[in-house]
Amino acid sequence: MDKLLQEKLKPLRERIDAIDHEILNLLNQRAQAAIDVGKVKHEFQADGPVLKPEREAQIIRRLQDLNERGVFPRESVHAVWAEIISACRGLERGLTVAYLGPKGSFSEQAAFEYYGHAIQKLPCPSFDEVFRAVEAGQADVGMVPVENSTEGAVNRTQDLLLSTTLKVHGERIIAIRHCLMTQGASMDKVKVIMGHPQALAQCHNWLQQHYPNLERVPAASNSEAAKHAAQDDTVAAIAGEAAALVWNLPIVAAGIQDDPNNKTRFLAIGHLDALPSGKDQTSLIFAVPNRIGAVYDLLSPFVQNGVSMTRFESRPARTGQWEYYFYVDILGHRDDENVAKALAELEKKSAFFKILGSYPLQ
Ligand SMILES: O=C(O)C(=O)C[C@]1(C(=O)O)C=C[C@@H](O)C=C1
Repeated sequence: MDKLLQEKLKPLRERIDAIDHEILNLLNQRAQAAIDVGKVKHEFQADGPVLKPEREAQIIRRLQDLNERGVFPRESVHAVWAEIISACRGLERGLTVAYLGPKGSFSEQAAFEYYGHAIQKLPCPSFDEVFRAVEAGQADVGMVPVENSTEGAVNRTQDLLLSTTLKVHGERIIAIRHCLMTQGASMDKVKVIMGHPQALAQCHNWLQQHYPNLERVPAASNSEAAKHAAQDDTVAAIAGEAAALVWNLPIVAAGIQDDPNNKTRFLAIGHLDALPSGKDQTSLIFAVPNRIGAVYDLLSPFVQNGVSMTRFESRPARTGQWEYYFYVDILGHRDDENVAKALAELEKKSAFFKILGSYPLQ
């Protein structure tokens, strides 16, 4: 039986080996082409950014379209080429990415999915530190969560986006699956459940149902909570599977978020602007004068110029006068004619106006 199986597998595996050999040869040719691109870029703009978000998005989209009827999964086209491009980009110049750590965090996962693994990692203790590291040039780019499908806006990121000089050049939306983890996979000694406040909120109903009497303690990040749990058997943590692996913690319960489709959207931030890729969106913040009908007036340029809004959120301006900042996403690139016209009109009417960036849609 085993012999027959081996006999049948042998030619198939030989075929896979030959294909892998061909893929490897092609990857080396691609890497050499990227090195040549890097040299040309350096000739024209010695300090210019190597990262070209619009080009990366176009490459992956084109391949996904070409693969419409292929058996290779669509999402894997993204995963594989994100890594190929990451490795090629790394040969041109290294890219340091700041994000909320420690290792194993969802921010790290988003950074890997967007920039690939061929990066220098800079895990930071807070969102403020991520912005600061990129602003100061300690990191080239950063990855920060901006909204969650269950909990809404990530307030600290929203506040930091308001005042930063950095721009948004990309997004990554990832499924968030929270797990409860503790030493020995036993809740017997556990006195507190730790997690990032957003994670505790996203698992609120489950925690109420299963552990209503255990104290919930906020941590700077889920991964930080997992680190505590790894050092103290009276602590259980809420974090992702990646954190369980990193801190070697057994999972007591998986997928405990109240919404099974829980997702978080991350923004890629840095000093660069993404050029139009063909399928883009623009994020902006504005404030209106405090009078009746002001918001309605402000939005009319979008309607008149046929610009679709995909997100509209308000945050108090903290002036104590019921004034708000509006965080808006629209479809299109700021260089598109209709978008440019709408934005120019909106800017004229706003008390505050800031374009965070135009960037490829995921
Ligand atoms: O086309 C470029 O500008 C490249 O540098 C090549 C490449 C790639 O590997 O395809 C690498 C990095 C850029 O972000 C975009 C694409």
